[in-house]
Amino acid sequence: MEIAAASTVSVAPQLPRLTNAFSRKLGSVSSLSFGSLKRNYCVGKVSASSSVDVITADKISPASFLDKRETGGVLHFVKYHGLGNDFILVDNRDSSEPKITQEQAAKLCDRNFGVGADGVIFAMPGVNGTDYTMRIFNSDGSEPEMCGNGVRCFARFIAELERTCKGKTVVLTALWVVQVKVDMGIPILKAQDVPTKLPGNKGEAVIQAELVVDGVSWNVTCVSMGNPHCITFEFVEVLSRSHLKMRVWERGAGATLACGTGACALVVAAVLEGRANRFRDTDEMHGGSAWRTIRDRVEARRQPYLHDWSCRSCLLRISAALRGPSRSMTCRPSSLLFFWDVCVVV
Ligand SMILES: N[C@@H](CCC[C@H](N)C(=O)O)C(=O)O
Repeated sequence: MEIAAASTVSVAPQLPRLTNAFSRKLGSVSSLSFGSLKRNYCVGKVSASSSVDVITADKISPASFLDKRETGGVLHFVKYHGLGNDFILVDNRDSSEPKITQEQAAKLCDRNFGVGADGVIFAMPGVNGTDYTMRIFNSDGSEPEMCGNGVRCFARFIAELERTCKGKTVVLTALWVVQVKVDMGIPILKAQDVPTKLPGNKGEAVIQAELVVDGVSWNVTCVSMGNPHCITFEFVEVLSRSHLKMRVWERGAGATLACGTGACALVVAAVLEGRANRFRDTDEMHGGSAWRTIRDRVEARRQPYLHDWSCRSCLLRISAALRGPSRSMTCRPSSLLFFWDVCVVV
């Protein structure tokens, strides 16, 4: 079997239009920064014994798979991941309706009967002056408002589509690696805007509030990074005031290997609860790639509930994020930044 950086899958020829379809304004792609772009091209050929031959970029055009266009009920897609939070990316720039339905997305995301992913992301035409918009369906087909790792993969995908990436070609492993940094905007704390039905207990914010579920009492802080998060430190390991580890259970996707908005929300909660410092040192912004070994990733997938990882990068701008009055996605000096490597799985 040959595996390339993109694949095709048959879909029903005529797709029903979504009734709740609307474009999500992301801010123009120019508001997304591409930090130290590094391209590692290769394509794996997997034989029956699963050995992998690496073909360098000199022998295959990295963008060639993106030249394919849908014909006759075939959907072309690319698989990207950020820290193991994986997505099926679809070039949907020629239509304001997603090329597949939410039900089809759920089938594609099935790890045994489909391609397998935490969600499907569509690169859509821009609206209201933006260059592009992104829509995403979770692996259960529901549609969230925002996705941190998804936005990073989306930015990388757009860069590939537009062929704007310039970088050195290095063959490393069966992955393309690039660091993509996104501006996550200002956290939303006002209870009704998160939204949560829990009443504000620190002004309008819900911080260390009691939440009773099935008779069990939890201590929670509610933070929105565009999508809502409920943080309880029963699921978080505070290694130091600058280093947290978390487990995540995502609405619509279950246990995932990483969650960008979740990591940012965690840091906000940790600072608000007095468990982590506000950081000012931006030098560290370029530090730290969260590489997992293949074995680690396989192990994490086997025991998804046991995995945890650091969200150190998110910690660095938290002081500014909490001080800033603006909620604009593009207000970088007072916003939270989330970055790490994004990989294209081949
Ligand atoms: N993993 C994402 C979040 C995806 C959306 C989430 N499942 C939801 O329903 O809000 C991230 O990296 O932020």
